[in-house]
Amino acid sequence: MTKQLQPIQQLKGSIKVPGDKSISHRAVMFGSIAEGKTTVEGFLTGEDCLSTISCFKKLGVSIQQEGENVTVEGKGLTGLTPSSEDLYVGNSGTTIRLMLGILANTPFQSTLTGDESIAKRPMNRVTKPLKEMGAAIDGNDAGNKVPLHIKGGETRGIHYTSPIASAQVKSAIILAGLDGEGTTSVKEPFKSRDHTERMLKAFGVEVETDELTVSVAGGQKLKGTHIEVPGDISSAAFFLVAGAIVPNSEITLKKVGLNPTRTGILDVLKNMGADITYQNINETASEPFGDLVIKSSDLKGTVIQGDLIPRLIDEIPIIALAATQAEGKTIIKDAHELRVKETDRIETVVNELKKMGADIEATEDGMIIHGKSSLHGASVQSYGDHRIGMMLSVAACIAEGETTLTNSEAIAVSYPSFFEQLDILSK
Ligand SMILES: O=C(O)C1=C[C@@H](OP(=O)(O)O)[C@@H](O)[C@H](O)C1
Ligand SMILES: C=C(OP(=O)(O)O)C(=O)O
Repeated sequence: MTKQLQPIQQLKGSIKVPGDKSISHRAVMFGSIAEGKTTVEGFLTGEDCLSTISCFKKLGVSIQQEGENVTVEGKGLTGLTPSSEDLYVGNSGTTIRLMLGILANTPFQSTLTGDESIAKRPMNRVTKPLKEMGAAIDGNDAGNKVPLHIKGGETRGIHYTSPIASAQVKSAIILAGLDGEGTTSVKEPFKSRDHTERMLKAFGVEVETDELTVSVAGGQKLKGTHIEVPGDISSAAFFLVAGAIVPNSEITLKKVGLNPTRTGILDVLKNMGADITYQNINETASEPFGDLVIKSSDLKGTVIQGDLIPRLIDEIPIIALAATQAEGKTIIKDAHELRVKETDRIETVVNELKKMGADIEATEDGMIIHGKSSLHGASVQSYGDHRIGMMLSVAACIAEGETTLTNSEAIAVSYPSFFEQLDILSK
């Protein structure tokens, strides 16, 4: 699909961004391996989370989804049944990596596949430790790429030091450890998002966390529960930046998840001079949330690196756009992980923003941006990456002239109502 996008004078009003993608995936997965019923409210109906529902249905779980309400009839940790078809994860890295951890506990063979983007993404970060735990896994590129075949059943705990800060790696290993023999622990170089730890506790599992290490004892059971999903801060990020850079704007974003392992974008925008205020701070059973109000303001360049990176990894494309509108230089480093997301997000961000007139260059592990640049409309593409598509749509709001965005349909992966909500705010 191709979209013609026009500049926007101002953005005003209030919206509720859709449910958090990471939390929605986990609610369905943990509900599937719990005993008893799990109900989910505020579920993200984006394509990635629908892929998770479809895979767990194929594994014999009864799941009813009506819009943002989902009911899962849990089968217990060892109650999943073999699928007669391949488990197709679409575009979703979280689905395939966490599901591999769960399937390490099932004594039958499963085959996992995905779309063209998934076919390029590395899986050995998960398959290597899962093999050490006793799962039999093979696939393309010696088990690094889909299609992957996994047969599990008898896992034993490991103490794993992960070379990367990745919640997908941490979660896969912890999930595999739940039915394993002994204790399993994962240590990371920096703290990644902790939704798995928080939600497992809500399902009655004992999880120990100590700074950079998470551990679980094997042989624990999950008990079905109710999960309320807050709004996704990674989706809110597009409107936080839009509100900051489109002149005369004021946007209220309601019930946005404010888990500290995800709020790096708020720290960075504030540091750049953004005008953001918090209201109605509250908590679900396991996650904090609140309303965010953003008004347009002048921005200045900043440096983003180190332990901040995992706290805003998915927001770097939209932060790069904010940096093009900031006075001075912005440096983003230690973000090598961007090269193995839905696209190589260092290349795709730099290529497309350059076409619109940005002064931006790629580095090995990040980018350097000089602001402030006047952007102009251009013919750009998402490369099938939802976050690139949304970043370019926000860029089009401040560009002079018309922008043509191809492959805009990719946005439905995480934010099906994105253009509708942009329309509401621009009226
Ligand atoms: O665990 C999760 O839900 C996610 C973890 C992150 O990936 P990594 O674990 O690869 O850093 C993030 O980029 C992804 O969008 C969602
Ligand atoms: C990287 C992302 O997701 P995943 O790894 O689940 O495909 C994302 O949503 O930006």
